[in-house]
Amino acid sequence: MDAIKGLLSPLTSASSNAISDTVKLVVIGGTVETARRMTVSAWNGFVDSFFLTAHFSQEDYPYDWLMHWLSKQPAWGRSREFDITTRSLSRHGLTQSTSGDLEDEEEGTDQPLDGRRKRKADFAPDANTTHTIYYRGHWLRITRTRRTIDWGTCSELKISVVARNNDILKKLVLEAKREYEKDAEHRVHIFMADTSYGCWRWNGARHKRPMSSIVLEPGVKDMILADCKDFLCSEDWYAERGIPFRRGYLLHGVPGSGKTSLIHSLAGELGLDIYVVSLSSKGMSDNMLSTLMGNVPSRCILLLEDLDAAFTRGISRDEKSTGTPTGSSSSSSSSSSKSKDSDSDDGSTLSLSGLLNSLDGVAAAEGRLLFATTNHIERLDPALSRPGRMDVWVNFKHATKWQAEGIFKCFFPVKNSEAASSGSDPENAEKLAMSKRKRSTHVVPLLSEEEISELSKRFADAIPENELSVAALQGYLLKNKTRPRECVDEVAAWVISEREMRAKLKKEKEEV
Ligand SMILES: Nc1ncnc2c1ncn2[C@@H]1O[C@H](COP(=O)(O)OP(=O)(O)OP(=O)(O)O)[C@@H](O)[C@H]1O
Repeated sequence: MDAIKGLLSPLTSASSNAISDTVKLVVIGGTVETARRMTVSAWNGFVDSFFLTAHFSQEDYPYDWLMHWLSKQPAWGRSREFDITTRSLSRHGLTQSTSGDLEDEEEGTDQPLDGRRKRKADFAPDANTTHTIYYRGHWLRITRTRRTIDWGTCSELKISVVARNNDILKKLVLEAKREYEKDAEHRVHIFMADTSYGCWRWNGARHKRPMSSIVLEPGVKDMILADCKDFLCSEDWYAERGIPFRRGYLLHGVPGSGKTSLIHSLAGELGLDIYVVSLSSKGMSDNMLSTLMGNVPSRCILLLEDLDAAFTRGISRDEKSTGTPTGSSSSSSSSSSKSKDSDSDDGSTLSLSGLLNSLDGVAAAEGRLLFATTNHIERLDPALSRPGRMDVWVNFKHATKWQAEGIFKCFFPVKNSEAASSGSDPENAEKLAMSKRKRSTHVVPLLSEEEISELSKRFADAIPENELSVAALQGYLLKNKTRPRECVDEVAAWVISEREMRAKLKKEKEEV
């Protein structure tokens, strides 16, 4: 018996040792884990009680300001995990590159090279990484996260800082806003209505188009610009009289006469974004339009393009609506039946009363400039174009001789103006002109002011009054952008060929 005990004793002492070791491990592990959890919760408690945290959603402007500001911070650019893209996916795309370009920077990015446009790659720190940036005596902890929403993913910025109050965050947002606006000074942001989700989608930022490049009859541009400026600073005036603070402009006339170009140019001049909605787009309905209108910011240009297309394609005419026309009922009722047929095709159930309610109902944003364009004003319902909805009407016609002369001058640089921009030294002027011409892919001969003036007059003489669109003249000048003299010599022949082509197209259309 003793012999058996002797044999088993090492085993029992070994198993009791193993059990006690296991218990020790469990106790130590549990203690460590509890300590870890306590530390984390203490840290979270510390963060909650001492850190101020602000959240910025991609759907709103402050996110763009901060992304733009961050893109200029070296710490943000030093991230070790990147998203690299050649596509500007959102508004902040304009300046988001953080650590340079894949191409040689000295050659300049986004410039055409041998006819090819160089692609610019943006480096954005990967989502879910936290960066610490020193700002005005405070350490900011910045995290970019992504969350899933109805129509895809949406980024969010979280900024935490140890501070007594939120002054530092206010300063940061203001500084970011100022810098963003300074950089965006030369661009106009375009947003398009997304009728699948009832939201606005950023569609790109375009360089501002100078007003001087739009050639309209004297006084027209100045009148519209002055009217817009006057409206934008008259909020109190409208409020005192109880008039809704909105203004509508109806630009109508022939295609290619500068309606859209003028709106883009005005947006640049007034520093406003453009929100474009096509009423005839698939899925457009009264509710959808009302939602979209409710989400338009107060200071912007709302552009309803090709208003007449909505009447012939998508819009349904509601007999009970206040806008039912009386005089033009025959043409409108035929378009009504046509449109009702098309409703079932493209899912568009927008009614005239729905459109009118969206334009001046409670959801319609105050302080917005509404621009509507149409090539067929006769198809518009009088209720839609009445004052209060469309306050200013501008008729865009075919090009006049005055416009032909103006557009010619816009195309060809004047030697003297180059000299003026480089001071009085003619050598410098020539160098500047040479470098400008080198940068361009084509060589434009520099002519004197007198010669340009004489050529533009001869060009205008050869253009028939009110027959061709400015877009057609621009097309001809584009083809001859390096041959100002030959362009004038050949313009009469071009006019004849244009007439022949249009007659042929008309005949073909009639035959069909
Ligand atoms: N008055 C103008 N001044 C300068 N450029 C013009 C003018 N009219 C047309 N153009 C040029 O013609 C092209 C077409 O112009 P735009 O799109 O503004 O015309 P539109 O009247 O809006 O045409 P549509 O009714 O077909 O939409 C643009 O490239 C623009 O530069």
